[in-house]
Amino acid sequence: MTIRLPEAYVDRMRRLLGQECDALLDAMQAPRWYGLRVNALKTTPEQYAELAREEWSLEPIPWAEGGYYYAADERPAKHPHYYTGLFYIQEPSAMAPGELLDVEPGQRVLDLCAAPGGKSTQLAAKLRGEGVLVVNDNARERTKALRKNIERAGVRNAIVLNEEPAALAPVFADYFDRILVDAPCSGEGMFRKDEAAASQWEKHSVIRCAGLQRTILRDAAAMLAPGGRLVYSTCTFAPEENEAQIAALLAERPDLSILPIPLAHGWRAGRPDWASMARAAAGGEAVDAELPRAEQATAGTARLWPHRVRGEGHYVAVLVRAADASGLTLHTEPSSRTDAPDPAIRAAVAPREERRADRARSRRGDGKARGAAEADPIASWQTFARQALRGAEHWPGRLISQHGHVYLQPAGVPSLDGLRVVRPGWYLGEAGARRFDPSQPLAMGLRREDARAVLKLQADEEATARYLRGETLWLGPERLALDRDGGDGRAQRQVLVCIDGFPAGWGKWTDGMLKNGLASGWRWS
Ligand SMILES: C[S@@+](CC[C@H](N)C(=O)[O-])C[C@H]1O[C@@H](n2cnc3c(N)ncnc32)[C@H](O)[C@@H]1O
Repeated sequence: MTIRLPEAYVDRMRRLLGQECDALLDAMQAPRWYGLRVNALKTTPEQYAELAREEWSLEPIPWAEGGYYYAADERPAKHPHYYTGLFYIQEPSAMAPGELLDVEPGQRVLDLCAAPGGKSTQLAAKLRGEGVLVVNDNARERTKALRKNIERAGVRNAIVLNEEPAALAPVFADYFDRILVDAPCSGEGMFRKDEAAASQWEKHSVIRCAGLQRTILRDAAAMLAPGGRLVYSTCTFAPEENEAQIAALLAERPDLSILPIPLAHGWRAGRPDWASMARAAAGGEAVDAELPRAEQATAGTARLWPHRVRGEGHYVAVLVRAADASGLTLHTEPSSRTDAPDPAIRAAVAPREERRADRARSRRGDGKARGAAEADPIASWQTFARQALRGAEHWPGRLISQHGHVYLQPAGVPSLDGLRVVRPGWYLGEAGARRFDPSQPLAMGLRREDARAVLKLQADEEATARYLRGETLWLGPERLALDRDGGDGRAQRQVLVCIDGFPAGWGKWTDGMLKNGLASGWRWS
């Protein structure tokens, strides 16, 4: 199938690339590349490659830790391992920005334009559950997929927000050690992956995107701590959205500088000359005397061209902020708890199934009975955790509750009061009148050994497909692994269902019957 490329785009690429443009246009009609990234929060690339040896033809992507190419006719997103969050399907070039951000455990990290969360899950894996990950997207609808991807990946230390960067900047001023701005863009690098990108190109005009990127980048820079690192990326070729953006920011912020990206794997240098051309075309002389010098510095940024790498088109720039006397600030605040509702959650955009459960309860009129339990939802969680889990009392962070829902928020987060909060932390579950209902995100964030009662399934058996479809199962006690040291019989019947050793959800097992606890939005459809 031939992809119809917009004429104005082809003309511009011819002007910029000259003879090389033919190679680009040919590549645009060639098959695209497929990639998945193994989730280091759950397994190692080596372990997964071994587990999946029979399933996929995995070949390492040279620039991404745990990144693999797979073949076009393979369908990893249909496999039970996908449902257990063992990997994320991610376009190979899109793995580059997350690698270049150089995230280390314990840091404060922001993914500012995060939905649907491909790069967020990559950054989360690099944090190894330590530190703070704030993921944000201003499109409310898109934060649903973002939240779910974060939760499926088993991320315990993330906060999901739905805000404009300008609203975040005063709350998180100078706060983050690492910031990723994977900006909304005109998408020229994705034309062969996503046909709609080519047909919508006019709509996402370069000029409109450039204006948006300018304000997003300014706000992002205001949140970067001294000594911190900011990665800017797009999946487009237009210089106005790439080198010109970086040059404008550098001219405005002398405390920022470019960290040159080593050119390997076919990556090419950024094009300062194109930034100057774009400026000249837009209005002639530099308003800011710093601008031409800043443009020259963009030679240290990188372009990934589809005719030179095994991936789609991307642009990446790495910026560092000059360190002050104290340099990078890493925060390791002690865990604490609070029973008071966090004002942050008042503004929460609760997921649909939770809102539905709240409404159903108030219709049933069990608010009164529930009120008694809700007097201390955190105590209710703690009772559950003692009975059903191992070591939960040592998890770092701050327990917070709202309307009976309990969350674990990473330590050291400023008040989120007034912000649109999708998740104020790891969602643990809901305290009801008689018991605590553990959540699906809790199951996904556990390791098998965290649970006192586990039910074991294998990816290739029929029972697994039936569990993922939400059906009731009949399985003998030989499938259970129970910890007899603690908890009463009741807690032991609440089982963590694991597929090939990796949590997939909850269930209630009684005398050979497993009542399926897989949340509705998490089933195999
Ligand atoms: C290129 S996509 C991000 C892809 C994502 N980083 C990933 O790897 O899955 C750009 C995102 O920016 C979001 N966006 C657009 N304008 C924004 C703004 N002003 N503030 C924050 N996010 C914005 C869009 O909704 C979109 O989800």
